Amino acid sequence: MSQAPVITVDGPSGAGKGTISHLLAEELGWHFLDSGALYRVTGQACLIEGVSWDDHPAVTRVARHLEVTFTAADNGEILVAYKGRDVSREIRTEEGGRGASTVAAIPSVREALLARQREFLQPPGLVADGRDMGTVVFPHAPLKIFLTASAEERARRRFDQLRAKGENVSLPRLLEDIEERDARDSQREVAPLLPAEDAVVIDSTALPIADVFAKVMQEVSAKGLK
Ligand SMILES: Nc1ncnc2c1ncn2[C@@H]1O[C@H](COP(=O)(O)OP(=O)(O)OP(=O)(O)O)[C@@H](O)[C@H]1O
Ligand SMILES: Nc1ccn([C@@H]2O[C@H](COP(=O)(O)O)[C@@H](O)[C@H]2O)c(=O)n1
Repeated sequence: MSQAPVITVDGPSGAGKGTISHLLAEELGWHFLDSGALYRVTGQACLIEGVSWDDHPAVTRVARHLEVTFTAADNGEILVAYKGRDVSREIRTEEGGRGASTVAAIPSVREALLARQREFLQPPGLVADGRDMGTVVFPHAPLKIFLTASAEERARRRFDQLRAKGENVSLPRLLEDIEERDARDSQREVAPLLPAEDAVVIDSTALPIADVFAKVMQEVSAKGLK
């Protein structure tokens, strides 16, 4: 594995991992891994290929041969394509999240995506966003952040985010989805959602993004990573 440093940012859905990881990667000039996108594309690829999320051997084959590309658009958004087809919008829906957490509970799918995630670790460094970045994928990371917030606050954030995109969503339904996904992610047998023993836990329920980022940067400085 590369000697480049990695900072892991794990936590439940809507805790602000993507937001903080992007800011951090930009501040440090490091690469960024959105590991959730790999699980989301796997779920979406199954829909495209007509593979049921319950057919574990077939889902594993899809994950092993996943033809996925990430391209930065002019507006800074990351475009995600499966076999050259833009799936950026579909993978970000609540159904995309459900598919991702369903296929992510299959141990052989996680195994199939492990090496691919580690390939993102290149100089000068990597910020890795996910659920098991600090526990499984990069257990030797010098800094591990576990970002959390109450389920109600996370559902509210998701509600505002989806409404801003023009989607017609219901807050109680989003809360139900988030609680279901938390339960599935935390109770699965392999790589359950848990803070690593040496993770710094930050509860962002009552903290604005700027304050969360400032706390993370304090940890980065304390570890001599900047
Ligand atoms: N501390 C915060 N206070 C208020 N809103 C926040 C905070 N952090 C993130 N948000 C907002 O919450 C929404 C979800 O954030 P984000 O996508 O970063 O979460 P996530 O943990 O990466 O979720 P997922 O794992 O589902 O991708 C975004 O609209 C983001 O702007
Ligand atoms: N390291 C990871 C990352 C994600 N997952 C699963 O994918 C779902 C979607 O992830 P997002 O970060 O894009 O919301 C998530 O609910 C997990 O089930 C994972 O298992 N491991």
